Amino acid sequence: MGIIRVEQLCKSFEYYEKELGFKHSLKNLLRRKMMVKEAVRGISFEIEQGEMVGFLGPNGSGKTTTLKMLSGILYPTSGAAQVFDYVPWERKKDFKMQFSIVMGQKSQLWWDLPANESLYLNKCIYELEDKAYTTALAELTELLDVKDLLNIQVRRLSLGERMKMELIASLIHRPKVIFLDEPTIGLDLISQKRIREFLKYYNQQTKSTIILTSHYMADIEDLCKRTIIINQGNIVYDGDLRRVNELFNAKKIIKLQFTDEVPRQALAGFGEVLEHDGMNAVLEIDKQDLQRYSKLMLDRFPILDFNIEDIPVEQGIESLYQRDGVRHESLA
Ligand SMILES: Nc1ncnc2c1ncn2[C@@H]1O[C@H](COP(=O)(O)OP(=O)(O)OP(=O)(O)O)[C@@H](O)[C@H]1O
Repeated sequence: MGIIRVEQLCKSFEYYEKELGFKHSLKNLLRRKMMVKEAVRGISFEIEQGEMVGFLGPNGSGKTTTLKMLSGILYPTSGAAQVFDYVPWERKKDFKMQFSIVMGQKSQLWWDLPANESLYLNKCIYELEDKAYTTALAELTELLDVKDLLNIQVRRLSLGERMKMELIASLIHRPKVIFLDEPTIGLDLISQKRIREFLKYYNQQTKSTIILTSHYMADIEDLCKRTIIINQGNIVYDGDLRRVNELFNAKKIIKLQFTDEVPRQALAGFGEVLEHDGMNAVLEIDKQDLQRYSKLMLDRFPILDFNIEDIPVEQGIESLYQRDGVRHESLA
């Protein structure tokens, strides 16, 4: 039986529409229009102990909302979930001692204090014995190579160093289930790689169960065999990441910069022109045509710069489910 079990979980947010302007403000005082956003629409999945699962989806697809429900931060509108044998939103103390959530966009550290102080606070919150705390701290700071930074004010650390401290703060009580919501956001490529190496090692050593959301495909590719893709609050794929890769990699993005103006029509035959302003263009082309078309374009156009990139995750998912008309069932 899975360590995380989710059954038909839904979350809708109710909010009031706010229109701009004085007249509308007065109108809103008398009669407000209630809006409902269905952020998560009946998702179900199970995750086994020790699995590291990638949770992918475009902006606003419901990833953070799901992780917040699994952490007990949000109550669901309907449906069920269990982490270990606990219902997360009952917020039992034993549950809180065994899981952790890391949000790349939010800090749990005190900015004006050295990380050491925030970590000590967590020791007290989690009621850790001195020995357990010093052992975990020594191990984590060694692995993340931040021993010498513990006494520096958090606000003076680089983004990458701060994220390492955030991870230490979240793992100091050795949680068995970890939710990582964009832990590498905004980091440079080297820092992203270091965090990934750490997570891989940590997952293997501790057999912890991890759900990871990221907008960087490299994070998911490197760490997760299994990926769950969510789009508009529905799970549209749950399975082997390689299958998704095949679909994503069928197309590539070419970014072109010209020395002289090139009309849009001249580019149209090579693929879909996503952006164009005469001196710059972005094209999406089939991978099978990449070599032939790249050569043709280099011969034909006054090219100053030429870059080939993978399709960004968000765009790949959207094109899979909208433009290309791939049906959810055929993927899943
Ligand atoms: N408190 C709230 N009130 C109203 N709508 C909300 C609230 N929180 C989230 N939403 C909406 O629910 C949807 C899902 O949001 P969520 O943060 O889960 O998306 P996400 O997949 O994590 O996106 P991102 O990748 O941009 O972080 C979005 O449309 C968002 O605007």
